[in-house]
Amino acid sequence: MLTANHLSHTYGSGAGAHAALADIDFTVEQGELVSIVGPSGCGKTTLLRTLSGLMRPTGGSVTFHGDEIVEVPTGLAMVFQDYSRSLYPWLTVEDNVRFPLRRLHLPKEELRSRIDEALAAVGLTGHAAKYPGQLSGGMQQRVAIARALAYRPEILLMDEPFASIDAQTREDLEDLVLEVKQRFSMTIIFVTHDIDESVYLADRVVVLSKPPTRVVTILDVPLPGERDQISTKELPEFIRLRGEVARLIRHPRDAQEPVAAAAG
Ligand SMILES: Nc1ncnc2c1ncn2[C@@H]1O[C@H](COP(=O)(O)OP(=O)(O)OP(=O)(O)O)[C@@H](O)[C@H]1O
Repeated sequence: MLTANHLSHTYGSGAGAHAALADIDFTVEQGELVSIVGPSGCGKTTLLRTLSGLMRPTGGSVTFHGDEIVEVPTGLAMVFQDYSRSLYPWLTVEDNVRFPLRRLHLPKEELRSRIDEALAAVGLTGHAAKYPGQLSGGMQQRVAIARALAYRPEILLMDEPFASIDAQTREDLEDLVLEVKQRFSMTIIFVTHDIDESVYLADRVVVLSKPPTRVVTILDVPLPGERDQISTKELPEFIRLRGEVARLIRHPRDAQEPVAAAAG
């Protein structure tokens, strides 16, 4: 569905050039949740921006259904870490969710039902008329998720969306992501620096090296589809995977196999 082909990106040029991404190859298939982890500053945000079409890579390409991405495709939505900057503070919750839907020119009734359904899915039905400033951080990030859901993207890109949210709310939001993935058969790319989160949410984990960044390996996550914050994290397989991701981030040369270029 979405493929990075020899994707590279260098900021600046000459003596001041910084090779953020060296050579990235992977494919995300329909209905998968792929998490992306790596050491701090390895270029996760740069990767997500190039995958989304927000930024053109300096080398290689990204294809979506086989077509090269040159701008943000209609079927793609993003949720950013900084919810306070991604929501419009002067619009109500409902109007924030409505805003990107203008692009779709939907009939009035469908617009209404999409907004209602998205707000219900994130548990914010009773808060539609409030403004972002009247909500907690976790609730604001729910609004950003509702906005993406109402848009019904084919693929959702999430850039460390829960990094600045307290641990308990974060777990609730992780479960919300799993629930909406299931319910809307959504394809999701989830960037995080949290190893537990990367394993808990994913069908596959892409582990990146430090810059110039490459894919160290792509791990399958053979955990049960139904996940639970306590029992899933107690499973020996979860503990093994968590350890493996942590080791590969620290010691990328321990990767068992050469980088897998395609989906598992
Ligand atoms: N606009 C820019 N100009 C120059 N260098 C940049 C620019 N944006 C990012 N970089 C550099 O590219 C590298 C990768 O940055 P990026 O933000 O993509 O990493 P990250 O993995 O998301 O970081 P973090 O782990 O801190 O969230 C960093 O060294 C950063 O300083």
